[in-house]
Amino acid sequence: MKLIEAKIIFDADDIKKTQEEIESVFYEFGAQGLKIEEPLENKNPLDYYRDERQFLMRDYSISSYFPMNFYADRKKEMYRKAFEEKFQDRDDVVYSLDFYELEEEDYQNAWKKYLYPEKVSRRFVVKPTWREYEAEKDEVVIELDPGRAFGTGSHPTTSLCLKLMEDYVKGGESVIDVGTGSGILMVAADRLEADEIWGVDIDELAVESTKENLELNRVSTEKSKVFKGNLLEIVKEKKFDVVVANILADVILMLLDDMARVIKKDGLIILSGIIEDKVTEVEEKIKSAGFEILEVKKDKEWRAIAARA
Ligand SMILES: C[S@@+](CC[C@H](N)C(=O)[O-])C[C@H]1O[C@@H](n2cnc3c(N)ncnc32)[C@H](O)[C@@H]1O
Repeated sequence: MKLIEAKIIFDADDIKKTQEEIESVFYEFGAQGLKIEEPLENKNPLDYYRDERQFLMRDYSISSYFPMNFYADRKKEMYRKAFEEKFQDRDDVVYSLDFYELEEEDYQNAWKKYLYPEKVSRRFVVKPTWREYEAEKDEVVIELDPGRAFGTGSHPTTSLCLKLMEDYVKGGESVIDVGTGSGILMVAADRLEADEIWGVDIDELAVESTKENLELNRVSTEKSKVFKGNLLEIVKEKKFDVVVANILADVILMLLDDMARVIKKDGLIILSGIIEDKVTEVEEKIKSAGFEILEVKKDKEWRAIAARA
């Protein structure tokens, strides 16, 4: 199969900030394994001989990859629109977005080599399907075939969610995962003995990937359901004991009132994907939506919050 590389080449007044903004857009659409290239700051002529390509590079670039399939054109359009909305009225950023076709083999072999089972929380170990792993007592293994939708467990936003779920999900709950990506948090909910597990995602690829990963991890189809769409479209009357959502802060801010609508009395929300600059705004919104904050967990620049209805 072929893959498409979506490559943004950019220049900006504040490179670091723009880099983060571009990463956020890719990340919001479920991208993982971004390739970031930066020109050398101080060009030592010796570097020319070490790496000619890097030495000659003048621009910053960030690439993300997705499969070339039925949805590829839609995905390209989504990226074009998202970057246009982000940067069209800005004088401090210039960018170009291009798409390149690659053979998946080249890409697969390049990144598969570096993926190993990884212990991402106190109990959860995420294991790529092609590796062997013998679980220690008390460890819970989640098997994934990464590369299609976001959620391998190694991203801080996912591992923060898994850590909070491990601490707060006791078993027997109904859980909804908003922005399920690879379905990793749904599998985790199953391993924590939740009784009923729903997942929603606006991306068709994520829904497909979740279904595959639920099957791979033998999560019963009687207790799990996955839907394409957002919370408002999918959940009309039903209420849940737990809502988990690892999505960007701006999306969380939009969804919080809806979360309050679908949560049972004394239910729990676990929110991740919140960049540190946005945490105060999200905390305020959590409180005004009627929740009490129980805990804020940190990993690098990311924050995750557990709150009670
Ligand atoms: C960062 S990924 C999280 C994946 C996985 N839950 C994890 O924790 O690793 C965010 C996911 O949210 C989805 N998403 C973004 N906005 C959404 C919305 N309004 N409603 C539902 N899903 C959304 C994206 O398609 C993407 O798959």
